Amino acid sequence: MNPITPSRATAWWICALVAAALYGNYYVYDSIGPVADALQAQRGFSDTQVGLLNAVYSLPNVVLILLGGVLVDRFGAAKVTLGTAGICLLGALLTALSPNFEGMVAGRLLFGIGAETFGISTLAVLAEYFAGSNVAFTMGLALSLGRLGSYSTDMSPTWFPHAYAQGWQPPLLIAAAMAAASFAAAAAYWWIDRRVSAAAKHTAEKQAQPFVWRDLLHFGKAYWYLLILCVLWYSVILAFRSTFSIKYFQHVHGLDLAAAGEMNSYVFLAAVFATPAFGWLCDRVGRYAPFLAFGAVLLPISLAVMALSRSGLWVSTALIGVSFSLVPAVMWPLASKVVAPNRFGTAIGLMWVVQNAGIGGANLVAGWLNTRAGASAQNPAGYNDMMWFFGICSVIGAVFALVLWATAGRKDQELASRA
Ligand SMILES: NCCCC[C@H](N)C(=O)NCC(=O)O
Repeated sequence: MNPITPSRATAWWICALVAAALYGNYYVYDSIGPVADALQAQRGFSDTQVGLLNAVYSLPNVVLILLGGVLVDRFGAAKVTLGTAGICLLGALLTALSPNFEGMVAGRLLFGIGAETFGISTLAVLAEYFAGSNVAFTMGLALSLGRLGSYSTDMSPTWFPHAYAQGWQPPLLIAAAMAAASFAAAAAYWWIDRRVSAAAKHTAEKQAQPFVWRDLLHFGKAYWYLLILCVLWYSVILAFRSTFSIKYFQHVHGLDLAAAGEMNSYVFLAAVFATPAFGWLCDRVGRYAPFLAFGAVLLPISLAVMALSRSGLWVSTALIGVSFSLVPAVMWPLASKVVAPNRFGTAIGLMWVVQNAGIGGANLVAGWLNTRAGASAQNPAGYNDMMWFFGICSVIGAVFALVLWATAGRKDQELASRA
C-alpha cells in the first residue's frame, strides 16, 4: 500500500466518508437479528434457516478474502471499496425484496461476498491516507462508526416501530436504504481519491504487490494463537450477538422485541466509545497481550452469568460490552506486532478467512442445536445446548489468549517488539 500525501483536511474527509460507509455496511450485517422472530412467525423459517441467513455471509469468504486482498493491492482501495459497496447494495436489495427463502439466502450471500473485501479495502484506505500518523486512531474511529451501525440496527425496533409493526420486510428495506447510503459515501470517497491520485500521479505511482503463496503459512507461534482467539472469539460474539441473542432475550429472559434489541444494542453502543479509548490506552501504556487476555476471559464469564442467572442481564451485557470493545481494539495492533510489516495484509487476510469459516460454522451449529432442542418461548431450556456451545468456544479462545500472553506477550517481549 503506497502512502498518499493529500492535505490533512482531505485525508480527514476521506476518513469520515469511509467511516460513514462502514456505518451502513454494519447496519445491514446485523439486520437479520431484529427480524428473526418475525421471519419465524410470518414466514415459518426455522432457527436453522435464520442461522443460514447469517452463515452465508461468512461461508464464501472462507476463500474469497484472500482474493479480495489481492484485488485491493492490484486495483487500489478506491475502486475495490466502490465496487464492493455496490455488491453490498445489490445483496441488501435482494434480501429485502425476495419472495422466498432461497432469494434471501442469495441476497445475504451477495452481501457477504462484497462486505468482507469492503472491510479490508476500508482498512487499506486509512493505511494509505494516514500512513505514519493517526493510523490506529482512524481505524479505531472507523470501527466505532461500524459499531454505531450495529447499535442502530438493534435500536431500529424502538426507532422505527411502525416498520416493524408491518412485518419482516420494511425493516429489511430500511437496511437496503442504509446500504445505498454506504454506497453513496463510497462513491464520494472514490471521486475525491481520483482527484488526489491525479494530482499526486508524479509522486505516488501505485504498484501491484505480488501474492506469494509459499509465504502464506510462515508465521510465528504468537500469530497462530492470535488467529485461534480471533476465530473463536468472533464466532461466539457475532453468531450470538448478531443472530440469536435478541431471540434468546425474548424467549429465555422474557423481554419484548424492543427491549431485547435495546439490551443487545448497549454492547455496540459501549464499543462506539470504548474501542478507540482502549486502543489509545494500550498505545499509551505500551502493553497489548494482557489487555487482550482480560477481554477474552470476560466473554465466557459474561455468557455464564447470562445463562445461569435470570436477573443478571445487565451484568452480562456490561461484561460482554467490555470484551467487545477491548478485544478488537487490541487484536489488530497486536497482529501488527507479531508479524513483519510487509506481511500484515496476508496475515489479516488469513485471519479473516478462518474467522469467516468459524462465524459461518458457529451460526449453523447454534441454529441446528436450537432446532434440534426445539428452543422457543415455550421451551427456553432448548437454548441450553447453544449456550454450552458458545461457552466452550469462548473458554478455549480465552485459554489461547492467556497462552499468547505467557509466551509472547510479556512486558520485555512487547517492549522489544516496539523497538
Ligand atoms: N461486519 C461485521 C463482521 C466483521 C468481520 C470482519 N472480518 C472483522 O473482523 N472486522 C473487524 C471488526 O471488529 O469488526
